[in-house]
Amino acid sequence: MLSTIRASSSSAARRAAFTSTTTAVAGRRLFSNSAIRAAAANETSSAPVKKAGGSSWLTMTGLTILAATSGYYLFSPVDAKPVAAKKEAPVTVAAKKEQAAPKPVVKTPEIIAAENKAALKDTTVIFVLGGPGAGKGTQCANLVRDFGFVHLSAGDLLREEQQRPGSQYGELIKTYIREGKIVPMEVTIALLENAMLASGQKRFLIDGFPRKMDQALKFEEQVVPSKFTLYFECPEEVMLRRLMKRGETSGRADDNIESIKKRFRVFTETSYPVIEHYKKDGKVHTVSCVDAPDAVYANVKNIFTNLFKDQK
Ligand SMILES: Nc1ncnc2c1ncn2[C@@H]1O[C@H](COP(=O)(O)OP(=O)(O)OP(=O)(O)O)[C@@H](O)[C@H]1O
Ligand SMILES: O=c1ccn([C@@H]2O[C@H](COP(=O)(O)O)[C@@H](O)[C@H]2O)c(=O)[nH]1
Repeated sequence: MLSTIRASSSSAARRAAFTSTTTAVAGRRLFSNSAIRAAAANETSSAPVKKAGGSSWLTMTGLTILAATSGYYLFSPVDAKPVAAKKEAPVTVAAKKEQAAPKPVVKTPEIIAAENKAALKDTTVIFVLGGPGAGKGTQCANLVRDFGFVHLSAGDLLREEQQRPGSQYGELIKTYIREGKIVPMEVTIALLENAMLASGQKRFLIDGFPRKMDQALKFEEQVVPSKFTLYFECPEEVMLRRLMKRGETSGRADDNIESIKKRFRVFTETSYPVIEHYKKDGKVHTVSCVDAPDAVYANVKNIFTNLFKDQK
């Protein structure tokens, strides 16, 4: 039941979840190159990127089938002579067997999306937000231990996808992370959705996501609405100290002063409005992250005990 997926951890659970996640991403092609390129080009825009495989895909497929099946009538010259009917070849046993065999069902992106949504219908999602280095991952590990949540760090999933041999988004993710920029949401949402499906579990802490308003809206529409947001409040100077210390051993490409400054700016300008949005809806539990980890967790535990006391 307990499960966590963190870059710093090398547990078997994490590896298993990572493998199934990346396999699923590679296999299902939930996002298209053109959508990612469009999203990357529009990175600063809040306009939602047109989803690959929408109605235009269906239209194109329909047109292709129509053209393939009725091509003779569509494209034959109007004055073509009628062709003599060919003599039917005898039907072999093998051909009969093939005809009787069930045909594979071709799933459109719409069908796959609907199936995924149905599979995740009754899940509990809690967004865990806060500035870089506030201590989100540290506290999530406690919640996994005590409340049986699955912890999915969007940053960790992106770093894993970046390192996955053959990933076509590796270079893009690497650049975005180093610059502290927000990776196009199609990539992140697909990674999160696949990890949720692969876990087979029903309660998730989604750590470090959504970082932008359009991501929040898209995730809640495409995957599942969030139950609430746990917001870890922490002053920049405290986060800076923690990140610089972590950078001594983390090996993270963004735990350095240049990247940290950019991450702080993106958090204030782009990610904090997401927290404000949910605050307006009364869906935020705020916890100060300044004190020692155990003291912070005492407050977090209180909130979760009250909310989930009947369903541990
Ligand atoms: N309450 C705390 N007091 C002191 N140090 C802390 C506290 N919480 C976390 N830390 C340390 O600060 C660093 C950042 O913590 P953590 O990785 O949990 O933050 P995060 O919010 O998940 O970071 P990021 O946004 O970069 O993923 C870690 O080295 C962690 O050990
Ligand atoms: O939803 C997300 C989450 C993360 N990123 C990118 O990853 C880094 C690191 O994230 P952490 O949460 O600190 O691990 C972040 O600065 C972004 O570049 C993202 O794009 N989208």
